[in-house]
Amino acid sequence: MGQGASGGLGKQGGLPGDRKPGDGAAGDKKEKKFEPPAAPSRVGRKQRKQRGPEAAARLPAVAPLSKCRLRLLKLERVKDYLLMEEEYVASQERLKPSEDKTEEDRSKVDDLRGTPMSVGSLEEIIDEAHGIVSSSTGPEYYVSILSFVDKDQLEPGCSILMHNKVLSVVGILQDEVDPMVSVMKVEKAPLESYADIGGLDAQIQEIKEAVELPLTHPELYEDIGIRPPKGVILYGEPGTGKTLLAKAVANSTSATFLRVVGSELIQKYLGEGPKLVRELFRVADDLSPSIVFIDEIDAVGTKRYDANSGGEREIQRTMLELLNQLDGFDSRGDVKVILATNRIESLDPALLRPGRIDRKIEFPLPDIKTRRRIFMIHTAKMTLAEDVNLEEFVMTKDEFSGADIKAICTEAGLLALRERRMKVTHADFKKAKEKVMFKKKEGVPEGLYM
Ligand SMILES: Nc1ncnc2c1ncn2[C@@H]1O[C@H](COP(=O)(O)OP(=O)(O)OP(=O)(O)O)[C@@H](O)[C@H]1O
Repeated sequence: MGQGASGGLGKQGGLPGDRKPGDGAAGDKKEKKFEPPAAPSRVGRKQRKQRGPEAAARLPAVAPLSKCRLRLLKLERVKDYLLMEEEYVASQERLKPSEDKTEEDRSKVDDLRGTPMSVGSLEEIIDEAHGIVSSSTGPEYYVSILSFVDKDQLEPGCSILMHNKVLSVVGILQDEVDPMVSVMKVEKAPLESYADIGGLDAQIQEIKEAVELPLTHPELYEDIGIRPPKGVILYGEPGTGKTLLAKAVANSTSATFLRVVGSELIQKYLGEGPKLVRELFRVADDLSPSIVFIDEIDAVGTKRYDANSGGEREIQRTMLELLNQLDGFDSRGDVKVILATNRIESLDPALLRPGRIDRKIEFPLPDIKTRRRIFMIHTAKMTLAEDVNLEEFVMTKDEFSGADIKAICTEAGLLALRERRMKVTHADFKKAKEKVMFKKKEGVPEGLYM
């Protein structure tokens, strides 16, 4: 409260009624301090006038009206001030719950982000908050785009994260997490060659005819008037050289080798399987001549009688897209497909229908001759002690795959290395064989034998 707010009368003793309303404050500037009015009196102005000046002098001091007005003014200011204070406190109170609300919203957003989502592709932006997305879990959807999604990064064709329950876009998949990057391995002409393969002569011959020759000499097929196959399917026990042969073909044709694993196509990015398949064939076309190698094709192409769960439907859609792509490309082109599986009996016959992948090449476990050859290949660069007798392992009754033989040789070499020996002994091979056979019985995947 400023001093100007308080004040007394300009003329002591002047009649209170002399003043016009409102001029109290202006006229009281000289007064430094506000004097509280004296004890209330029941004697009014009329009475005092009636009794005359003497009587008025005898009456107890009555606060002049202007003083009362001043006091009222002052109190009004105090009231204003208090109201202001109150408003301020109330506004702070209002702010507090709003912070809580933000927190609540944030946790709701986190909840949304945390629940299982599918990946889709933004087809069209309708407005700031709505768009059309195609999701591989179903048809196209009209969805809302939640407010926290960065609209600047949204553009038709970009990959988005979609919340399945509320059908809303809740995030954008950045380029650096492009699903294809982690699913597809691209090798421009792999290093493996036919010389690295022990045995498998018939298989090499077949794959040369079905894949290599159409890529290197397509005119031969035209001259004879036949269409080359679109690709082949290699089947047989794990570690029997299917991937090795596929790489050797790519090497001898200097084709780009695109490798994807069937299980990764459907597991890595939920709902992305069909898109990944499309992308795979698009990249294969861009980098042609190329060989598309799909390992563990049974993960995608297993025959199914019903697809009740979302996961099964997803597999079916991926499979349908694969069939679509296989039907879509020309067998005379320079993209060839090699599928591989350990469980050909479980494959959907639709995949192996004529015009798709109708050439089957079986990979048996190596016979004695092939084992010998594989042992020779994998020990060729090792320094062996004089006592090493590989025939003992070649002739053993245990069942070995090519991958097992490779693992035995590598393990024997590691044992010698551990003891700082320059030569690998027969005992190293024996120990290595036991270890590999033990792990195989335990069901350890071949890549983890060491
Ligand atoms: N016939 C073979 N000659 C030489 N090495 C072989 C042979 N078969 C397998 N190997 C060795 O085993 C390794 C694994 O084999 P590969 O990956 O080709 O088997 P796969 O049949 O594709 O197995 P999976 O079905 O588990 O994918 C090869 O890198 C190679 O070193």
